[in-house]
Amino acid sequence: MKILTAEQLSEGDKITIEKQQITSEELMERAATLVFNEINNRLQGAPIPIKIFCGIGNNGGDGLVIARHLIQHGYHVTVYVVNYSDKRSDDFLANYEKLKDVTNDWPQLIKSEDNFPEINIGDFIIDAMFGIGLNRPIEGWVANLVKLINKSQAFILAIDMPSGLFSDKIPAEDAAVIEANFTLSFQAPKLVFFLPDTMDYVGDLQILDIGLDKEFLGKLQSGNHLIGEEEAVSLYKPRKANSHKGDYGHALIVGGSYGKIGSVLLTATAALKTGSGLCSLYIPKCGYHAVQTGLPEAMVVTDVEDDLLSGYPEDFKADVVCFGMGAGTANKTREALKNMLNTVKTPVLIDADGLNILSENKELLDLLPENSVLTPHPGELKRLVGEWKDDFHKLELVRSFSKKYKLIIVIKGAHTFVIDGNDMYVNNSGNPGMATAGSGDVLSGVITSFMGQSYEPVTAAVLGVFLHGRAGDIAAENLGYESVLAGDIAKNIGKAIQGLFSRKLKNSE
Ligand SMILES: NC(=O)C1=CN([C@@H]2O[C@H](COP(=O)(O)OP(=O)(O)OC[C@H]3O[C@@H](n4cnc5c(N)ncnc54)[C@H](OP(=O)(O)O)[C@@H]3O)[C@@H](O)[C@H]2O)[C@@H](O)CC1
Ligand SMILES: [K+]
Repeated sequence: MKILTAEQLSEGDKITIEKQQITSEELMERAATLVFNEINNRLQGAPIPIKIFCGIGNNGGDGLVIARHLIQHGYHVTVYVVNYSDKRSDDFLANYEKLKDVTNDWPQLIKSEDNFPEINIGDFIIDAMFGIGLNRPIEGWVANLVKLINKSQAFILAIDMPSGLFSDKIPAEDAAVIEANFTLSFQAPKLVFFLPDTMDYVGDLQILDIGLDKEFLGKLQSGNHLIGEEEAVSLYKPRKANSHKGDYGHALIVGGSYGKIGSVLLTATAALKTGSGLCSLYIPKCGYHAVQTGLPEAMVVTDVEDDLLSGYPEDFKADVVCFGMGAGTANKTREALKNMLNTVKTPVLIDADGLNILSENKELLDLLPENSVLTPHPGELKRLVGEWKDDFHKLELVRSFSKKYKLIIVIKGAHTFVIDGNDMYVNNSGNPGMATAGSGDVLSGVITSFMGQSYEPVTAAVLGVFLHGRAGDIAAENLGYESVLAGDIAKNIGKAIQGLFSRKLKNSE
């Protein structure tokens, strides 16, 4: 699904009105009715106090339409008009009039702090103050109203955007922004819904297809994509009946040091669970028995050193190599990475200490084969690209780094981002239970495996990140967030892939 900006959506709005020969009021009715249906499905007529805070633009207009439908269905609704300006939009005014047909309770006007209503913890708040038309921070008494709503601990549903949130920049630290429990947003997700700086404002998210013109949306230049199951299914290639292990790649996992052999074991397990035909490990001698016992399916080659890596088996034939988990950053290990990069000419994956070595020896970046995949967490990323001011700045830095070295960067986080030059893929699977030791080692194994199975590196990264998250979701359903271990994520990769396989089968029927 494309991630769009406020400008793109407003343009889509205009083109849709032209092409479908409808009025903007009809489009508003369509969008807001979808919101009403969602609320009605969940509340099922519950007699809770619903307080709708409407702005005076079209986001407020949506709020008025929602209010009309809720009142018609017998809900207990109070409507407030947050009168931050006298420039009421036409569709707001039209729906303000229509409200008269269904109630004698006129909306209460809020013009200053004096008009603030009481908000109780059991209220259901609908935030329809500002949507994609926000063009400056919320100030004065309106900011105080936003803060009052946030403090109330009432359930807050935001319409289209939490009020105060811009679609293309990060609000200041003390800015007034609605902290929604749930956001129902129109047509396309906005990037701020997924950034660490702003995702907490959004709460749970659902995108409503309001039927904007498909041709316009299809042609829109947006390199930003949200990756959910549908997208992952389209990337996944099921196995052929007539195939053998040689068709699914030989992955070589290079890493580990004394006390950190578990990391490579997790990576190799994940690679095999993702379908690698063969998997070998190149590790220091101290890990030999642990790996041979822990993962009998894998083959092991050891370094001359006991406790760390110092070299690379230059004549080893592998389809893909990944380097770094548990490796440490000793001088000898830096030489090992250098040897590997001087030997391997196809895309590799670098993780963990491999990334730390690269940060300290930037000249090695030039040796990385084009389209290699780096999988930093935020700390590792900072060491690679430098400090950033906010998340948009971070994405800019990573984009230019990706272009400069022709690399694919996987920024790990609550929503993992895959950046390949101008293209950006935001993952939508996973859960907080996956914030656990070794989770990244498993991810490296999944992506490496797909790279070895002849997926394009960027596809391997995008699909790998999605499946890793899905496997974590399946693990969390069974175990609870706190008890998910990295090994549980690896164990559930099969079920996650099965899910894609079944969906693909269903799509083809
Ligand atoms: N596009 C679509 O597909 C569809 C969109 N729909 C809905 O329309 C919504 C967008 O509506 P909108 O354009 O009227 O803007 P909205 O967010 O209501 O803001 C109102 C006005 O507030 C003003 N203003 C801005 N910042 C301010 C501030 N800090 N403090 C004070 N004032 C401020 C600014 O006017 P200004 O004062 O700058 O002239 C602005 O115009 C969208 O989110 C969705 O809910 C659906 O109905 C149908 C399909
Ligand atoms: K809103």
